[in-house]
Amino acid sequence: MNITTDIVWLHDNLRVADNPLLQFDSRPDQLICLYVLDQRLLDASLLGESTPRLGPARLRFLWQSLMALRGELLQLGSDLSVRIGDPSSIVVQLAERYQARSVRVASHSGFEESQRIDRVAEGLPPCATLERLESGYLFDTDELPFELDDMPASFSAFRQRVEKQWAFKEAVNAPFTLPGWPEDASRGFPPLKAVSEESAFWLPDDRQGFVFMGGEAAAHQRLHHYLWQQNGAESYKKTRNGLLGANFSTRFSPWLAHGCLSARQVYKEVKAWEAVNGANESSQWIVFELLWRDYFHRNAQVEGAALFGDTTIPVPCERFDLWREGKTGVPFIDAAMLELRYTGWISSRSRQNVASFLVNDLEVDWRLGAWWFEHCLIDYDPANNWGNWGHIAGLGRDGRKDRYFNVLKQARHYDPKGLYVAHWLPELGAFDVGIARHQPWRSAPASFNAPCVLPRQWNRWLLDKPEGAPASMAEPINSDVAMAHERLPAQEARLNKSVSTSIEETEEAEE
Ligand SMILES: Cc1cc2nc3c(=O)[nH]c(=O)nc-3n(C[C@H](O)[C@H](O)[C@H](O)COP(=O)(O)OP(=O)(O)OC[C@H]3O[C@@H](n4cnc5c(N)ncnc54)[C@H](O)[C@@H]3O)c2cc1C
Repeated sequence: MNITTDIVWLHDNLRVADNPLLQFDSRPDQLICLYVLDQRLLDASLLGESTPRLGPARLRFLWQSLMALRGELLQLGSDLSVRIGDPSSIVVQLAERYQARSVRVASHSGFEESQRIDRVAEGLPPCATLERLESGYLFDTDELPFELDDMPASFSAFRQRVEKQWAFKEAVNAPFTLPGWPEDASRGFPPLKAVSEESAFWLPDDRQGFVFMGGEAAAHQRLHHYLWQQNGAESYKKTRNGLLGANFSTRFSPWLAHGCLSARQVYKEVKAWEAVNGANESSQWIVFELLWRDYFHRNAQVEGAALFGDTTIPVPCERFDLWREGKTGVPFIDAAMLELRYTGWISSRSRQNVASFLVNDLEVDWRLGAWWFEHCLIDYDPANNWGNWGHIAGLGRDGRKDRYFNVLKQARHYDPKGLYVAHWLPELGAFDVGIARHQPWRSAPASFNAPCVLPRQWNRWLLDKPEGAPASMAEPINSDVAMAHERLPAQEARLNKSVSTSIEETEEAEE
């Protein structure tokens, strides 16, 4: 009798519940669950030797998620094998070795990742077929009311179309059991320390408002805590632009990005919460954000390699280094960049501001910012990261070019007391609470240098006298000092052309 063996090749779907890869119409006799970490993600990147694409924070979260997944799979009678190398070759070799009937994998919206899957399809032995399933989104491709080639360019049009034909499969529970593991197949995985010492010893900064822990159980704990204990679906719309604390937004992103949680599971739980508490603007807004995620993933599929910009290689420059090190002299930017570096996560509000500042004010190639985010973020995923960066850089499919965020105005609006900036830049705690903390070079010019750039759009929002500074810092202000700061000629030209009213109108990203 022939023994059938299937391989489940996992990547960003590290969960047992609502995972179509683990639901079988025709159950094999044996199953191998495999995760392959692409060695290239650990190698030096364009940003330098010590800046691999997969940074220590995300690698740590990934390893936690894999360890948790192994525990879940063992309980279901299966196991997990984690390997490091070239994913396509390893999958093909395993399929040959076990004369697999099928390799099951979730289709991926990332260009590189789907090419990897294509290579497996081409290399499989004749006995094996590749099954590409969809996993993790709200809408599968065949549930969208349009063909991908006709996908609406803007998010608003995308949302209107899917809202008219709102139907997708419900999240399903984990299987009760899984087929057994082939006796001679290797299992388990290398300790994190052997993969990256830096990651094994990486600890998030104590100042972060929330500690992320990888894995499916931790994801569900957060989902339940946010909805049922924090009642987040009652307040999300009002609090989502917050900067400090654990609960101003859902913080589901790292689990969604690694697939410890699916969008449909979030949706199902929001609906359960609404059944008890009633729907409201906030509960609906959480679903609305999940639609942004679906939009960016479909957008990535349509864009392919173009999502990552043109093929020229951007060169890191001094302004980029100031930005990534949190040394631009603009507290609202520097605080966020320190938070990103030391915790692996920043709020949506901060992401939009630091991205706009890099692209529009510092005039640095947006791809460098996207690379840096890729290295730092725990929740990095290609579609959301590169899609959002392109969006802010004015390269989105909707054709809108003018996504400028006036970071000084934003700082005054979203951090009026300067609590966020003083949290990450303690030297600002010397100022009274208030907007002086956002402009230390105006409030205490003798103690703080002017920022590396001073866009004309800020003029309206600059303090014109020392305010809130302790006596030791408050010196008379030479109002020319800050404004005389050198600007790049190209920026000067652009700023001279820009019309202030249009900037005010277009400052906020589409919501
Ligand atoms: C420059 C830039 C880069 C980004 N890079 C990433 C990334 O690599 N990975 C990532 O998951 N998100 C990314 N985002 C989107 C967004 O900032 C994060 O998803 C969100 O801040 C995560 O926090 P949360 O889970 O508390 O989100 P909430 O506000 O609670 O939203 C719930 C969920 O909706 C989805 N969502 C919300 N906003 C967006 C958005 N703009 N685009 C796509 N999905 C969204 C996320 O899955 C999020 O977890 C980026 C945004 C910008 C501006």
